[in-house]
Amino acid sequence: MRIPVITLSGFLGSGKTTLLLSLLKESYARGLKPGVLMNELGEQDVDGYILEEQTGAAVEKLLDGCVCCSRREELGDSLELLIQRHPDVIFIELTGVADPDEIVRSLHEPYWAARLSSQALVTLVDAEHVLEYNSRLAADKQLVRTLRSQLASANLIIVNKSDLVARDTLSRIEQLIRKRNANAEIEFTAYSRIQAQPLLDGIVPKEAKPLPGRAPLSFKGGALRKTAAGRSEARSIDAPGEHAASFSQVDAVTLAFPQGQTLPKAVLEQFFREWADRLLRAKGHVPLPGGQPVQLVQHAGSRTTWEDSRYPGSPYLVFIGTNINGEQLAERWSALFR
Ligand SMILES: Nc1nc2c(ncn2[C@@H]2O[C@H](COP(=O)(O)OP(=O)(O)OP(=O)(O)O)[C@@H](O)[C@H]2O)c(=O)[nH]1
Repeated sequence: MRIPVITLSGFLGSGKTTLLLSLLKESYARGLKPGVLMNELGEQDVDGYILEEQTGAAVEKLLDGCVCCSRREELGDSLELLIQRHPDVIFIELTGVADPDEIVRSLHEPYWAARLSSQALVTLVDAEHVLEYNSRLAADKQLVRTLRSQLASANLIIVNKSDLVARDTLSRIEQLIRKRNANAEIEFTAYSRIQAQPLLDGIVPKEAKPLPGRAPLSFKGGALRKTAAGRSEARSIDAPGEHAASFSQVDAVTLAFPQGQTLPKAVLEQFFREWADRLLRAKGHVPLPGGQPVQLVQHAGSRTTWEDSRYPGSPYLVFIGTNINGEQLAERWSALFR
């Protein structure tokens, strides 16, 4: 039996990991054994750690690049490792700047199509920033194409962070989405809270008797592309050179803390404001002064949130932005500790 795959895409900070957490919890509640492939732009595995800590799920990680372009050749190895664990369902969380259409194309190559089936491609949209991002990111033509593809290829689009915007903004976002995708189901959510039912419908634990035929997805979205890209049955995933990069001006930089150093929250938040015109996303584990608990810091769009973390490793911050001057960033970072 082929393993259903649910792919989660959407720009940086839109709520993919938040959705994945609830889908994993729902999967366990249904007695399913999920497998997770997590792709991160930075070298540090912030989201994988959160998933493992909160759900105990075994996560296959592809770090420091995008599985749709620079890390494309490793996609096959990661899928193979996941399949060997015989999961009932596989979730793939893409980076915020990945083109999900490339992944779906790979899944339809004969070798993978015999083992895996695309259950759904879900794209999340950050309601607070999506309209602004459209103009802010316009200079990065590859990224603009990627963001359009995230909308066009989805069969479920979740407009998340609806709690942060007015109703008329949601209507404008809906119009924007409909220009790119006439058929996908659109849901408006806060904290990615959707009815998991339609997504997980028809997926049963391997030990359980299979249902008589897979129940159809109950959202209306257009079917995922069914065409197989290649003819060979051999395992193949195209080399990265055959695909344009899905972005050109976005960089992820890992900033380490000097040994034993801490940072007050206010200082880090001021640092984010200083870089506001280039910063898109930051996340990491931060030691505070005065022996307070280490904090998981999340900066998405223009908001920063903090929560206690039990992260035992060396603290760091992943800084993701456009047109970053690495030397200048490193210099400003060091200055925080002088
Ligand atoms: N106010 C508000 N915050 C949210 C909502 N959904 C997620 N967040 C917060 O936004 C931040 C980013 O959420 P994630 O789920 O990590 O987003 P992501 O798409 O996985 O982020 P990347 O993987 O880094 O691209 C976290 O601090 C979340 O708690 C929402 O609906 N409303």
